[in-house]
Amino acid sequence: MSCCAGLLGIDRAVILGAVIAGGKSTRFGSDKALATLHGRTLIDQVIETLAPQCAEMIVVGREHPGLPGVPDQPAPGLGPLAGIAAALLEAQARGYSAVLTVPCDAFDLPGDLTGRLFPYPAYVESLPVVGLWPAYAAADALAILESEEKHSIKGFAARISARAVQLPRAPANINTAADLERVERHGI
Ligand SMILES: Nc1nc2c(ncn2[C@@H]2O[C@H](COP(=O)(O)OP(=O)(O)OP(=O)(O)O)[C@@H](O)[C@H]2O)c(=O)[nH]1
Repeated sequence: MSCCAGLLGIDRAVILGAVIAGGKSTRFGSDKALATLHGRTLIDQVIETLAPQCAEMIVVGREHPGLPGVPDQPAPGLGPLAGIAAALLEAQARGYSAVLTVPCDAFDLPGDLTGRLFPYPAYVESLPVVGLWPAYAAADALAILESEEKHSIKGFAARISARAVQLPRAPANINTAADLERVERHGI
């Protein structure tokens, strides 16, 4: 971490970027990460936004060309919190102190997410899978996944006293084909 991190923000060198990209896309009806918006796949546009904000990136819950793929922890099929848990464990293994998580189906993520989520832990209130989390919190995510019925990201955030952040323009995610069509036509 840089000498002035506490005053000025967080150095991207300590951040692992993680695209949370598993799930079933039931409502969308096909693999929404590979759906195209303005000529680019959703996952590629998320990766482009994330890349300048972190030292290195991983994709959790699927394979994606050019980036390391990491499986959910402790097991697949438990929802996006298991993707966050896997990312936090991977950050520990790679020596990063923080993880910036974003879902592969988001659009309109700001380019200054890291700054807005500092000090961390913090997450976007309207889309809690977007968060800046300390790598040491892997054990807290795993504890929820292993002992609680509801695998709530907000529950995880509360457990580690993360701040809920409201962005000036709330990012949204694509759940259905109608969402994609609306965004393609109207931008929201
Ligand atoms: N790694 C991982 N990511 C997930 C998992 N479930 C959902 N996601 C991701 O989390 C984000 C939000 O997912 P949802 O839209 O809530 O769930 P989904 O399974 O993709 O879609 P539905 O089946 O329609 O609910 C998306 O980026 C998904 O790719 C999971 O079990 N593991």
